[in-house]
Amino acid sequence: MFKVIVVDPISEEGLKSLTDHEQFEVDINTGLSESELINIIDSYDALIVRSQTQITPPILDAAKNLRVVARAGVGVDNIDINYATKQGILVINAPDGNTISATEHSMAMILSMARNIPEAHRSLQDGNWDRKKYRGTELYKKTLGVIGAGRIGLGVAKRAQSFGMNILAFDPYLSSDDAKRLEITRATVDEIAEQADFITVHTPLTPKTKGLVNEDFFNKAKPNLQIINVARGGIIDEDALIKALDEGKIEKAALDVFTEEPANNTPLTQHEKIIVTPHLGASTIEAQEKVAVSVANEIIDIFENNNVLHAVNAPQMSGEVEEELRPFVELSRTTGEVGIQLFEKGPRELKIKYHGEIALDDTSLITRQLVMGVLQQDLGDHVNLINALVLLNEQGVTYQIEKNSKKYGFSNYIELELVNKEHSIKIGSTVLNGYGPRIVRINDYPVDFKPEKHMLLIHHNDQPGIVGKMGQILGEHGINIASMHLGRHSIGGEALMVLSIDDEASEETIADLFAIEGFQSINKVELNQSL
Ligand SMILES: NC(=O)C1=CN([C@@H]2O[C@H](COP(=O)(O)OP(=O)(O)OC[C@H]3O[C@@H](n4cnc5c(N)ncnc54)[C@H](O)[C@@H]3O)[C@@H](O)[C@H]2O)C=CC1
Ligand SMILES: O=C(O)C(=O)COP(=O)(O)O
Repeated sequence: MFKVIVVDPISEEGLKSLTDHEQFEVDINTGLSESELINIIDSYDALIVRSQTQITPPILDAAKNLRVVARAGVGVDNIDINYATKQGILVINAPDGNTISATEHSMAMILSMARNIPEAHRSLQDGNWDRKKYRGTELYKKTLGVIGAGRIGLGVAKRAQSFGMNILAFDPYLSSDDAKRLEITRATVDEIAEQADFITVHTPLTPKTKGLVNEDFFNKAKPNLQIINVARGGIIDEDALIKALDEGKIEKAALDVFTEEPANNTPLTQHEKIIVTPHLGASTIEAQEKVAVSVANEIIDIFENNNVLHAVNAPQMSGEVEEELRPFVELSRTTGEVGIQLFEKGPRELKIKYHGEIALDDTSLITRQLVMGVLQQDLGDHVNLINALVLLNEQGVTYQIEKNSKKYGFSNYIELELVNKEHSIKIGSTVLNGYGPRIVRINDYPVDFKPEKHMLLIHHNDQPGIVGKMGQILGEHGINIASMHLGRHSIGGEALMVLSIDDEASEETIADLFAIEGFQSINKVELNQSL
């Protein structure tokens, strides 16, 4: 049984797949303070939020069993993603459930602002009939600047085009082909500031977008500019906005979102040139149902099938992809496990190479598995696919990836090199058609073995009789040899022997083996599981 807690108001209808599921118990407990949530969070496996509840490090620290934080909406700025990642907690969102609602709300804000609807409504209710004061502006043939041309930004652009508006857009990911197809002109932030009559922002709130629209921007703006923010408070610098309105540098603003929420009786909510709504962009029956259905179904899929569709802090994973990559996934973790056990001191750098067909795939999952294999030796089960790269960084270990689709003797080849100041070690592995995963290289030795649970890697001189002596000692210690592989550079030179044994070799056994003349070093390698 998995326990899920819902801490913000979410459509209960939309959560039905989860609440009706026999494997899940769902508690709806909204409006909790941080300390109240800290007191109860450790018994939950998944947490569902909207934008109200801040998911802070102390909450995540207390969440000993939490595997998933699900955001029933788009923006995840109320969740400390870096901290969740470090803790190995998956964060997912519902990226398209509220797109239409937020788009329509943006249009409602633009139209309300252009035609003074809230002010005229209030005035009429106060008993006035003032037609002159509330004269508005047409959208037709005006220029709309869209900052952030993603789902909502492009939705607004499309609707504005139907009003006859020209669209300028700034988004680093908007390609010229897409812009052409959508009849949108790509522009810089400065060009938008200088040319737009209306501006709407639709980026996430990030360190880069915080204050993207600022005093400098307003200094370049046209005096008739009307600007809206249905994305996140802070993308438009709030103090600069008030100053620009007060100094007549721009005409009006419409805000659905604020740096501090709830925003009650603030200079922004009371300003005569600003119309406001209390973060209503996603507040429709339809959007709330869609985001709830999305997170409910995804939570079930994660716990039942390990499928992750809308990961915020992990590579996308699905049973299908994993099935396709399964041999590589297991091989790469094992390669990491073997590598770190052969490397006596801590590595400072990992050099990962993908050659052949595998280089053409998205290898992010495989890289994380390799890193998990390396780290799990010291950090144990705390390491998972979510936090592997962060924990590697915390250990002060850098990594680099090289990809080359040219074959390297095998149709696919993965190489892990562990490096520190004193030395380095290379482990090469592959998946052989029909034979499965193999380790095929250790440093400069060509080898060919299937990694098994208990192994010994022995550097020795290539000399007659050595194998017999070794077999005898292992036999005396009651250890059966499952398989043996030899790799050598030249006859009579240095050689590497890889033994798979049925039981773990004790320190005593290794000491006895080491006494054999010609044995130079013995590394015991213990895997979490055989391949
Ligand atoms: N008021 C409300 O109730 C709602 C607000 N939102 C907010 O709207 C934002 C946008 O939502 P979607 O369009 O669904 O997200 P999206 O991910 O589809 O689009 C965001 C776009 O912003 C662009 N972007 C990122 N950094 C940028 C930068 N520095 N400069 C210019 N563009 C940049 C991205 O390339 C992307 O195309 C969300 O992050 C959320 O904060 C979303 C839904 C409802
Ligand atoms: O999805 C988003 O980013 C939103 O801002 C919607 O927020 P909400 O779920 O209505 O608190």
